[in-house]
Amino acid sequence: MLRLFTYAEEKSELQRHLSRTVTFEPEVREVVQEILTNIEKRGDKALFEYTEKFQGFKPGEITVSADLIEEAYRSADRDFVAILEEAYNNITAFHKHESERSFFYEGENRVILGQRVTPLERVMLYVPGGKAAYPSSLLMNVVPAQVAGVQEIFLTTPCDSEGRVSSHILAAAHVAGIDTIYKFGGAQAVAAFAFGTERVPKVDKITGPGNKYVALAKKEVFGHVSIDSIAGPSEVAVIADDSADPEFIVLDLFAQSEHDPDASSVLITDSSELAEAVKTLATEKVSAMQRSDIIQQALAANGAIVLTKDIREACEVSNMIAPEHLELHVRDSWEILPDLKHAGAIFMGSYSCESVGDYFAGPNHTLPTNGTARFFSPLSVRDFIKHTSLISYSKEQLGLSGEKIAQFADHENLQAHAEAVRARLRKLGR
Ligand SMILES: NC(=O)c1ccc[n+]([C@@H]2O[C@H](COP(=O)([O-])OP(=O)(O)OC[C@H]3O[C@@H](n4cnc5c(N)ncnc54)[C@H](O)[C@@H]3O)[C@@H](O)[C@H]2O)c1
Ligand SMILES: N[C@H](CO)Cc1c[nH]c[nH+]1
Ligand SMILES: [Zn+2]
Repeated sequence: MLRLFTYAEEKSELQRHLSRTVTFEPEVREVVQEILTNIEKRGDKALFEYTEKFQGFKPGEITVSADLIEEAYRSADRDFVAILEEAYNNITAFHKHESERSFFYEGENRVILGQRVTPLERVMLYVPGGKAAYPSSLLMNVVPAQVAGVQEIFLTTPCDSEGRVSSHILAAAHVAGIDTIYKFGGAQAVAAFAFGTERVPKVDKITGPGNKYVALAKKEVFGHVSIDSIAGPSEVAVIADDSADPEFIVLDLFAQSEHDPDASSVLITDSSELAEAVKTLATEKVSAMQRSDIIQQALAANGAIVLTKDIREACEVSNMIAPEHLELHVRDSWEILPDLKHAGAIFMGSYSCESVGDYFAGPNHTLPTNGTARFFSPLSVRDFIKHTSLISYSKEQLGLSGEKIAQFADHENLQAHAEAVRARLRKLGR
């Protein structure tokens, strides 16, 4: 189930085995393209057909009402509500550190230059809900949008064939102050909010994680709307030395594999004893897991144990993968941190397991996948703001700099640009 690779001898085979592109498989591209085209052309009609096809739900009511959300919150298990509230507070506390302020400064001659920070107006937050319901992803999406000050937040998640949304999602929505939830999932939901339909508003940005259909749809609508990143099927890489506990590692690999057969979980170690122990224990334990089928499919297709000559080489392998999550189970995780260049989130030491970040610590769990941690960042408050430059020039300063500006325009052969300045210079008697 978990294949062992010796890095020095099997480097290119390992690269092939773990390769994850942002365009996914040709069949996925074809399906997503067809969905996007249809929704853009046929609006609600196509949206409702796809919702019936993929969720088994024939839309009547397309949103969950505020009353139902409140009712789900009231009847939810009180301990779970308390956990949701604590997680919401932790996530909020972390994201407040990400806030950005406008800045203005005054130069000579009363020139004021600056950058104004304003929230986006209208966003759609995607909460996955195919193979599992994700109240945690609801909190992770909503909090940064709220901290940024976004006024119109639309949230969507796939409902079941009866039109019901998981009561845990509804309870989380209430905790986060959300009072409407759309019931659409998949590429069709992304397309509907990117293009707008008769009953679904067009938004400025779509954020949130999802499976390969959702992730690819977001990539394809980029430009019609903004997106956060390619946050597709989950990934974890674990770097471990001989001090690591094999059981912790097996469960952490299972934890990400249980999300999706497309998830990827990789152990990178310089200890052949640990590699063997993890391989054996994973095989022993997997059949007892509730999501055994999904875990086995994910580990066979996208899992690996990689044996390296030392921990420095293990860091190289991790940098090559650029995983969504990276766990460090080594004697001193802070010592190797400088060698790690690309990862969505890094978990320091064997008691910082990924589940801590998935649910509770505070940093966002919506993270770049498919190697895009090389250049994308975790979902953050920065995703929900934009910057506008501000220039306030005085007559005096234009009088001093105007001829240089006009000459710059002359060198670009843009006469009107130059004349716009020279007309003002004439008025100033220069
Ligand atoms: N990267 C991150 O930050 C992050 C965070 C949380 C979850 N995740 C990932 O989110 C994903 C959740 O996936 P999910 O499937 O449970 O829920 P989902 O909501 O992402 O996708 C479900 C929808 O996918 C569409 N779909 C399924 N099969 C299809 C097919 N054959 N053709 C066309 N459309 C199809 C359907 O419309 C369905 O409603 C997992 O891959 C998980 O690993 C990622
Ligand atoms: N591991 C997921 C991100 O890849 C986030 C998550 C939500 N719930 C459990 N896990
Ligand atoms: Zn997870």
